[in-house]
Amino acid sequence: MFRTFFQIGKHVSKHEQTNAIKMVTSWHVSEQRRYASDANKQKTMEDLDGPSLITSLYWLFGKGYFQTTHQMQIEHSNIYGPLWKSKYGPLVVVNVASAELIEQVLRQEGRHPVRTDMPHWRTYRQLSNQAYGPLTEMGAQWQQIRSVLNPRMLKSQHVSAYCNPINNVVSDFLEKVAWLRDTKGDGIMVNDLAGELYKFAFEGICSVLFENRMGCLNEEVPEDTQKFIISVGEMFRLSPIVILFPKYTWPYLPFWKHFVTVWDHLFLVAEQQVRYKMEKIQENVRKGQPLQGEYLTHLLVSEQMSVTEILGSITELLLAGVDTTSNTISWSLYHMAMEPEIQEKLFQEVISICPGKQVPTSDDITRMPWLKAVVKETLRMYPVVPGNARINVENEIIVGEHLFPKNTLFHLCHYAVSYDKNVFQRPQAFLPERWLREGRGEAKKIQHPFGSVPFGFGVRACLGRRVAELEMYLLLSRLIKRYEVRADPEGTMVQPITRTLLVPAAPINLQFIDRTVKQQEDPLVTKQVSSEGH
Ligand code: HEM
Repeated sequence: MFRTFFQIGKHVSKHEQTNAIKMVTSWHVSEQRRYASDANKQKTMEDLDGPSLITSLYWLFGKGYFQTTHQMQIEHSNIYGPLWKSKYGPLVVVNVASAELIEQVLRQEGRHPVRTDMPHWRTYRQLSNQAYGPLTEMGAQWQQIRSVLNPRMLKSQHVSAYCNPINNVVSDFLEKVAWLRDTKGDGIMVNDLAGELYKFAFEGICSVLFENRMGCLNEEVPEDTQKFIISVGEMFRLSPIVILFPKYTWPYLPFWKHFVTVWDHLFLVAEQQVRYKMEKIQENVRKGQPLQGEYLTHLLVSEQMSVTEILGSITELLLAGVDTTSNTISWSLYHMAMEPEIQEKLFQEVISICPGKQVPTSDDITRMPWLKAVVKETLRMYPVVPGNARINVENEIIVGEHLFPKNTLFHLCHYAVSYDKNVFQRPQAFLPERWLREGRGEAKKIQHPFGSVPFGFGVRACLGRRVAELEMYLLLSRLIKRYEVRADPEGTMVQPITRTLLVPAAPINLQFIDRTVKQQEDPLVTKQVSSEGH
């Protein structure tokens, strides 16, 4: 029914579409209820199957799924079907593992969608008198924050202005790759690519927010920034552990103090930047110089938020900007190293749009469909957020055949759906062509629009999406233009683990062959010959 509506909807405005969706949704709820009361068998949450708390703990710690909860989504949906209930510590969770049912939850998310109430993240802010940002705020205050933050993060004319600062960071990253290869990688290898890309991503998001260079791509990384990157990882690693325990036990947990310390450091680094920028602005005002500039200056000058509120938001933007883009780029390169024909197609696309020394702009990127397809396919196979969530705070809702009370916590099993063969043919294969308009006819037919939604959905969707895409597109296009990436001949398959976000379980090491010297001398061949000579 929704599909038919959207086909007709091509000719109506977005506002009309939204109203119509609301009408259709409420019609759906009342129709189902009428049917249910006729038959006197409305199913509720009580009728849902699923593992008990003990069984869940056994899966997590006995069977060892604690770091592979994304894989557990698949196992559990095979056992219980696309909708089941489970207990995670003190939380009761309704798991949703089909594209259709995920669509139903998201379309009924209300005006101020709530992801989860994030008590552990919010408690830190209460304890330290810090403000909530877009990730942690809720209700009308959340909407207010987004209305201030959205325009310069999501509107294309503003985002394309970030192309130059990001390209500068990409240039430095390419130099860093050359340096790493030459000094630490036998002239060919870059070890622990994800670790290097964390630094790129942090530098990239800082260039957008502050237009400041943090020195992450120097040979020696400043201690504070390195500590920030480690703190992001630690915070994500500890979050699912803390949340397993009831709130009153947190101060007594051995790792709670560490959790608080890493948050302290995240806020500290953001605060240094905010203070520095405020001084700069005051200096410019004193000198009568114009006050325009990057994101943070705009926030401070527009005075729509207090300095504490700006600090809360900047901290959350920084921490959301590190592990997300970096890991996606790592997986893309990892697959292209294993599948040279996919890489070659990207190389040909890039040099056809940007020949010679031309550096891609955001306009050029719009003419690189293969590049975008590679990133989409990477995010299907490695969704950075493998399981998202929603709480229906406004109304009770019907999902599938079940009626759920207000405030039910839904866990959206995006990873499981990404590998559902009813949605994606050959789900284990890396096939960027499935995202092209003229892509594989049959495969496209079954693809559901909610089969892969890596940046989330609706008004609560990712705030950094446009910046993240720009970073990934610029880095991948320029890296593949300069280097041919090859798999480590001694490497093994790298699997993902879940640490709140999906990350590689082991370092990704790849060979980088400089294309400019490749024609004259292939270092791989030279290396083999010389080692054979020994
Ligand atoms: C590959 C890169 C990224 C992916 C796949 C990604 C994915 C996501 C997802 C799935 C959500 C939840 C959306 C929802 O609940 O519907 C989200 C939220 C968010 N993301 Fe990203 N993200 C990425 C990069 C970034 C970057 C670079 C930033 C910062 C500039 C960022 C900032 C945020 C923020 C602030 C939120 C919370 C939005 C809100 O609750 O209102 N993300 N992201």
